[in-house]
Amino acid sequence: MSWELALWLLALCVPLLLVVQLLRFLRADGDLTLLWAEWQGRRPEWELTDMVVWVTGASSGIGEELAYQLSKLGVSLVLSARRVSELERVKRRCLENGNLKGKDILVLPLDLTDRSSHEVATKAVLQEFGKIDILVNNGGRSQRSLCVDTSLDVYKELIELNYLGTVSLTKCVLPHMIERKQGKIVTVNSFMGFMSAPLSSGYCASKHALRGFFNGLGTELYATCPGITVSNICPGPVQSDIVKNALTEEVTKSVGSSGDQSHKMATSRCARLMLVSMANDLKEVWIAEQPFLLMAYLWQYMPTCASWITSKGRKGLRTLRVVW
Ligand SMILES: NC(=O)c1ccc[n+]([C@@H]2O[C@H](COP(=O)([O-])OP(=O)(O)OC[C@H]3O[C@@H](n4cnc5c(N)ncnc54)[C@H](O)[C@@H]3O)[C@@H](O)[C@H]2O)c1
Repeated sequence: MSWELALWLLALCVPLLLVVQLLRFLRADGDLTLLWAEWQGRRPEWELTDMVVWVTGASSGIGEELAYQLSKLGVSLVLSARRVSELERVKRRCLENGNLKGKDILVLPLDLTDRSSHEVATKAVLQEFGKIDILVNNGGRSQRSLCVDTSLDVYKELIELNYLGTVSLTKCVLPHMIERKQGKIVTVNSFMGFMSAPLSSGYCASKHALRGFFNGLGTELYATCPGITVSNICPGPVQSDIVKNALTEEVTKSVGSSGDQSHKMATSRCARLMLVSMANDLKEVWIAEQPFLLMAYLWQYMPTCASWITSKGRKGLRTLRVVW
């Protein structure tokens, strides 16, 4: 083959490859590190077996689905949330569909806002299984109300639950992980932890605070106890009860219905990508379908432009009540 022809072929291939990569990126449902880890990295089926995993908010949505997928990996599971009957239901389904026996799953009722109970709950897990390998801080609530209409109590509740409750439980588990010099602290944050949307000012504040806290903790542990990894999982819209349970103008009022969820990512896909993240100790992952993932990149690189697109008039605001 002549040099000229080789050069022509190269000139043709490079743009073609770029177009293929662009198309792959446009179809992507996770950030590039996460997708690379899914393709080439360690598999959850090899890495997570025999671990003790404590999942908060395990009674519905992402936490529930994560419990089902974990139960197929042969881990020991601790299921926490407030409603025992729902947790028992999740336990039964884990036993029906997974590889676990009854003794491998502990149902441990826990209210994240009742911080005085967190130490006792941690001791109960250690008594049952002797160790905690992974803490999945998943429990939380969202918000759908304009700032101007929202009582300060709602802001307090969101910080108490999403931020302080999570920090409190983590602080109870941390000494045990430090003693063992290993562990994974996985926190289900949100796109709202690094970008923002209307009707969610209190939720965004609580998730931004969480991200700051866990990034700070992660750097401390990296220096002093590198066997413990800290991960922020940031999903975009995912099918769950999050909108139904979201707080509105008053603490006593929630949205009450989920609305159409067809545009949101399937809960099972989100949970799978979370497992990939855990198996590969990724520090922060973004999980969402398009166009939400593109918006996340836009918020990083063109925040003014992204902010303008996110808040496009009153009609947009009403739609966003159930979009995120
Ligand atoms: N679904 C989404 O679109 C989405 C997007 C980004 C982040 N998230 C985050 O994912 C996590 C799980 O939410 P989800 O989408 O599965 O919603 P969900 O409402 O289906 O599940 C929330 C879970 O948290 C529990 N919980 C609520 N208050 C609690 C309390 N005081 N104490 C203990 N547990 C409590 C609930 O019982 C439930 O088990 C949340 O932290 C949420 O912020 C969800």
